[in-house]
Amino acid sequence: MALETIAENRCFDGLQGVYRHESEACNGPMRFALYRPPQALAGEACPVVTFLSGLTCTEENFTVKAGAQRMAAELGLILVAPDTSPRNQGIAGEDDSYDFGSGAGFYLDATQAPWSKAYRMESYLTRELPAVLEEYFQADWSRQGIMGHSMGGHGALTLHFKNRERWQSVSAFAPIVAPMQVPWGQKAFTGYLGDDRSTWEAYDACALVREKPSRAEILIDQGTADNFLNEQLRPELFEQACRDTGQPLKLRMQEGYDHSYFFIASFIEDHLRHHATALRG
Ligand SMILES: N[C@@H](CCC(=O)N[C@@H](CSC=O)C(=O)NCC(=O)O)C(=O)O
Repeated sequence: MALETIAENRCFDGLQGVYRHESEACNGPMRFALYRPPQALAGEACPVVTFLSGLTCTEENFTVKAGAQRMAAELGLILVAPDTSPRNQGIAGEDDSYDFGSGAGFYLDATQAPWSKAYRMESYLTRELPAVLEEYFQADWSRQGIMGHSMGGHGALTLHFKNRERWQSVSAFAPIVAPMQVPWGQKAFTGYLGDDRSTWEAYDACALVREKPSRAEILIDQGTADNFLNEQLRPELFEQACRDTGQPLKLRMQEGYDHSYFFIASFIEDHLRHHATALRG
């Protein structure tokens, strides 16, 4: 599969790139950002951490706002930041709302027409993107972690539970943990998966942890001044599910922090250290 380089910039003696390739799962071109630390440029097989962004984001938000590269360079971590949905599918309503359609792929495989022709982010992230990455970049693909923010936190948790051999470490900033019980998730799942709620459970972190907890300790940071905390995020539901099933969880309520990338930038170092420690070879 061909890979097109959109941009490459030197950053903390590593290289921040943005790339594009054709995606069958997403029915068109997809972009991703990838940071290679100096160790990787020198030929070392470095571990890889994927960051999944939230509603309205592209591969750019994390790359330019989180300030992750300095610590990734120090720790020798490769960072991958995919886009959050397919783009330009010509589906009616695709660009009409911030929480459904473009920029809101919810890291699942849609089963409902017309979305099912392209909105297949789970297949994209578990099959197609890994094949592209492994073809074009040197890394230690046996050591990988996943993290994300909000909708991306939901993606990181659910993809970890369903692919724990691939992504051995996991963390999240202000994740949607119980999409079946909150308006963002209910809207997305109805549109992408249909009315049969039994099909939703495969994409609900609370349901997945109750089905089979993982051995990894999950790090979650959540701001107490986050506007979405009580209606959309509800970390207490995941905390209870983890307690009930013995899932190791470090949930940190961060006083006064909101939902923004200023919050992410404030704690990204802890998250990268969490992954580096868990993935140490
Ligand atoms: N109504 C707002 C909501 C968009 C928003 O807050 N997006 C967050 C993620 S929310 C959960 O997935 C985000 O990361 N925004 C991008 C950023 O750079 O801050 C709106 O439409 O703005």
